[in-house]
Amino acid sequence: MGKEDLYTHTPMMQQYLGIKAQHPDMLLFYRMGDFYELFFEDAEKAARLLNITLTTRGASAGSPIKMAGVPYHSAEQYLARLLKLGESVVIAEQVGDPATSKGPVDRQVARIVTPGTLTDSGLLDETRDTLILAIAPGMVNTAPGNETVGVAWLNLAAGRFQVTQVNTATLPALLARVRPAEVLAPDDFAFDGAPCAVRRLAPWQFDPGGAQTRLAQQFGSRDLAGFGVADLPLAIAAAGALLDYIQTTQRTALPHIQAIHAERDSDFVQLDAATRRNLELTETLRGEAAPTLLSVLDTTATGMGTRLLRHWLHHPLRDRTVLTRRRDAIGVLAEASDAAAAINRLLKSCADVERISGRIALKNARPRDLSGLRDTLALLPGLAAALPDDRARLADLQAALAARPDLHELLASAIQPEPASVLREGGVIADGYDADLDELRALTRDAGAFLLELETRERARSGIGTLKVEYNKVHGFYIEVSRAQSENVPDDYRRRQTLKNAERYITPELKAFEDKALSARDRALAREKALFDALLDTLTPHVQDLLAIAAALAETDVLASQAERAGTLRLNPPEYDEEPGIVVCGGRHPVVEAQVTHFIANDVSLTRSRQMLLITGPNMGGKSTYMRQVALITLLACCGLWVPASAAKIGDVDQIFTRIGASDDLAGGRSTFMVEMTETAHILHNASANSLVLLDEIGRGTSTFDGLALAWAVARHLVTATRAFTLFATHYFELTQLAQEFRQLVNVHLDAKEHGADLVFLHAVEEGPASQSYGIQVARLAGVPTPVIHAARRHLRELEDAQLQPGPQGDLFAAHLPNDEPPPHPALDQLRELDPDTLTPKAALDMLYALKAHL
Ligand SMILES: Nc1ncnc2c1ncn2[C@@H]1O[C@H](COP(=O)(O)OP(=O)(O)OP(=O)(O)O)[C@@H](O)[C@H]1O
Repeated sequence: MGKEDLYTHTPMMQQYLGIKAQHPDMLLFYRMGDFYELFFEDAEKAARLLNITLTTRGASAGSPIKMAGVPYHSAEQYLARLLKLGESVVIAEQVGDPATSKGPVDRQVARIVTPGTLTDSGLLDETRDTLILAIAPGMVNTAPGNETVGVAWLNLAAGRFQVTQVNTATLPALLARVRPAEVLAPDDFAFDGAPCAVRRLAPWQFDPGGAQTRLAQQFGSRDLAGFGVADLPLAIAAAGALLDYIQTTQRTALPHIQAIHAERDSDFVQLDAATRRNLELTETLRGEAAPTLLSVLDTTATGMGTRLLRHWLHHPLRDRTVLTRRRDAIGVLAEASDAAAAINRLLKSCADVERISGRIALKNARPRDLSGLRDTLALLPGLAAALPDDRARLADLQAALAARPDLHELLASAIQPEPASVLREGGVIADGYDADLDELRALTRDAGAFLLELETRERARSGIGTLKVEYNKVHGFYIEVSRAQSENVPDDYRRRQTLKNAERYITPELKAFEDKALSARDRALAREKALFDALLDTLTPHVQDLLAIAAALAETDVLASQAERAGTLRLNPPEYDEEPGIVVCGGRHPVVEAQVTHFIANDVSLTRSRQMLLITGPNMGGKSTYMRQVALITLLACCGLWVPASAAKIGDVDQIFTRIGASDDLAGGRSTFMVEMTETAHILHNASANSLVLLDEIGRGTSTFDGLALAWAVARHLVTATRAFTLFATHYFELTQLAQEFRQLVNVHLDAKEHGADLVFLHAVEEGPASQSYGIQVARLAGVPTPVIHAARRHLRELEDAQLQPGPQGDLFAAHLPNDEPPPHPALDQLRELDPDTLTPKAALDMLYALKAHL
């Protein structure tokens, strides 16, 4: 809107439009009395999203103004809904005094709430971290899809700031791992996989030069040399843009953000987005919170514990030292089950110290944050004493939970035992903390006694027995006398108000008292506010210590809860092996186990000499369950957690891949088969000999022979080239013959038994290929009509007879699949025969030329 247009608006609308112009892509909540009002397009959008009434009002610039409003006192619930929908909201409050202002009351932006920068307890989900992430693209002119991008993400509530650089191809995997609530990206950068609202910023905001300075300034350091990010210029650019955005929206210092950590992919067992989803770690495929691995394992007592456990499950590690310490700590606590139970009980009374600390740093802590912190600090000595000393991880936690008597005493003396929930009304600062406040409070408290005494005195003086001294909000204090008695009031009574049957008066003495009492109340409230702010200032330098306590509380919570789970769910400590491989005895699927009456445990052995298991068996036989349980046991071991197995030995695993189930990506314009092949391609390109790969029914999305041929080629490639540890479930019996060709490929199967008309699934994994598929029996169980079943049986017999003519089942496959592997390259033969130890440098060089000549 141009300037000329602006002047045609009313002064209030000019003010509104002035603020709105600075935040064009956020909703503006514009405070008017007891409401936040939204205007124009904002009003239409809010009416649609919140289902509130859209009205029009007067006119500005010649046309009616669309508006919608939400009551000020219930604004939080509307904010929560808007943020969930990915909207950001700018809140403009009245800062001037309506009584004295000429023109519209002065208004200013008081806060900006965005999905990724929330810190309010009322708006945050206590069970998951709220993160904001920024992406800085790399140089232009690099091949599309193969560009390096810088990524930074921040947990504002905890002050944790992380960065990394990744290839654009792995960006979706990173986004699936971090799960930000809001993403910042330059407006000219296209990317996939954002699970949330994306806010577009101008590309210059990602300038690396400015970022260096801004970050160093924030951390109070000369440069960023100490943070190990020197080789990550794009990550720094992303971090700079992110910090700038936070500073703009928070409008306050960020003293708890003091460092930045570079993350390296090699620290983690990598999971791509599809694998994370397929394994239903923290969300079911339908997007529900249960039943999932997290829902089965989470008996933590605090939100901090749940959040940490969720984080661990999404960040399996490769550092065996960390894993061993976690695993062993769970062991010590499982032995001391009474201690673990006592710790869980104590933790149940703990407040969310992490988020409270963040709010102290951001100066938006509420009174009950501080009383909660005080009560939690009081519990620390008991918690530390309850922790068994293992001279390892638990000892560290014990030390980290060291009492802070200084902070506890400060809070105990400053905050009322049960403070009011909001500071506005007072009743927060404890009596005896501040002499001025005590005096002001005494003045208001003593008012009752004084008024009674005044009433008695005035009754005696005037001789009017029914005279009353009273107070109301509008008129303040007054003496009320009935109309009939009003003739007899003393001369110094001044009339304040006339009612139908009574007169109300004020006296100089009562007026003086009123001034004192009312101003005492206002002054007491102002004093409380000042004291509370000062208290936050005093606590701010301790925020880092408090965050360390919060981290220790969270980990203690997770470890103690896992000790309990170990007993209840019959979990056992995994063993970490130097040799690559996955060997599990009596493994179970923790989520399926909770849903069936009797779960059959199964072993698995994947080693260098037994690298791929080809799993056959009837539908419903348990193939998917078996494969998933192997992945979950491996993942849990890589989180340092105990596993649902009687024993498990896990070697170093760099990545877990799954290609399970069929899902259309209609929105992305890809068919079921296309999704299947894209995921397969991704696995074949990225898996290594240390990866765990689960493939379920590869090739079933296309015609039988195409599917079979593809499955055959994928299996061979995985065995010979990738050499990943692979579980390969298939209904193509022809594939079972691969075991004759490759020693390291082994057939296993699940079985079913027919009992009369019934089909009983045995769910036990046995060596060797399956003998029957029972597809038609399963269809009958599923309720397919009998005539259809009979027809299918007949047709099956015909097909089998036809196949038997030229030879056994396997020959069908061989007949249609000529071995189309290219003949070995002559350079390979030459290389095979070569003994490098006997070569002179000259001969080696000649050989290199000779080899190259073959290309
Ligand atoms: N080890 C087990 N013990 C007990 N019940 C099991 C076990 N494994 C699987 N089940 C039960 O069998 C059901 C089917 O298992 P699953 O989905 O793994 O079969 P499937 O062989 O993959 O079937 P399909 O080939 O049709 O996909 C599970 O939902 C579960 O109820």
